[in-house]
Amino acid sequence: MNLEMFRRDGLQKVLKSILNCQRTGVMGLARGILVEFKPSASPTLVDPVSSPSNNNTSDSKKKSSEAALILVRHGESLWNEKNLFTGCVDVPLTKKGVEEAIEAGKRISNIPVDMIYTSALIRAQMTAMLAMTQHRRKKVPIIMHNESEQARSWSQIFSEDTMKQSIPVITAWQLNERMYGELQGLNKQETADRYGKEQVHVWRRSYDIPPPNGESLEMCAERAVAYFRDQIEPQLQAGKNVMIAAHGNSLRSIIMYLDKLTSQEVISLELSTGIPMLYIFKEGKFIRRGSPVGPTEAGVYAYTRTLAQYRQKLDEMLH
Ligand SMILES: O=C(O)[C@H](O)COP(=O)(O)O
Repeated sequence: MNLEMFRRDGLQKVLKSILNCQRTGVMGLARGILVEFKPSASPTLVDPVSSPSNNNTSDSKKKSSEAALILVRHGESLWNEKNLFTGCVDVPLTKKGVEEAIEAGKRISNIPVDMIYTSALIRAQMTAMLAMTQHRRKKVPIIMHNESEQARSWSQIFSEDTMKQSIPVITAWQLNERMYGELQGLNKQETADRYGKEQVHVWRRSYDIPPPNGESLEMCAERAVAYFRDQIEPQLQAGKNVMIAAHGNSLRSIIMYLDKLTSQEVISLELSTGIPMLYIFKEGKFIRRGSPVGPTEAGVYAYTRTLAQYRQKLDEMLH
């Protein structure tokens, strides 16, 4: 097997020819340097530390009894700082937003993360990457590129060990902030002066009334919650610990689903930038274990036994 074969036949074909040569022991070589990706799914990574029961291969197939779900709104963005309606405009974090993302990482540094989902917008992706610089497990978050066959094949990783030290990051437009239509780029105060405070409050915080040519929270929920249910919840059911870095409204709609809030209750839900929230997914149910109201270590996470065991294994592994 040589580089020419890779160039000519592409990785998948070469891998298949290797896997068919089991008797020659090439299989061992294959396992050593190649990790086959299934185009539809992200690579499955199981962190031997993340689920205490996963201390041997036979256990690694067992679904763990619970999984952690971390939600975090992006840190302050440059347009948050200017008090502009942002929506789906793709602006980066401010220096303060960077600091908030790093602080968020400190708060989740002892909580297992096997997969990360972000929106397609840079402020959410920056928040996730910066937060993970603080994680004690020191795994490397890697943005998966599945937008084309070439993107997939050119971003492949050829080492199983390296894969085990990585966390797949899946970006999804469905997790984007609600599209604020003709308000995007307008100053929130000027908009209130122009259209009236009450009208702006209706556009910002009603459930089913969209801003001019924009999305209502209900419309945002239709895409964000559908994506959560179809793509993220199955990973939690498989025992994967997940972090979602997204936006004020796309996360409000997901929390409405998790906490079974009514359209009236969700109106008063506000999320601070860069404050992580923790849920435990257990037996098909979501239990909130921390609130953005109490941004202190104790206030945000009431540890479960599994999380305490994970932290203990981290302590052992790192000392
Ligand atoms: O998109 C924006 O302007 C903010 O991220 C959220 O705005 P809102 O708090 O007014 O919904």
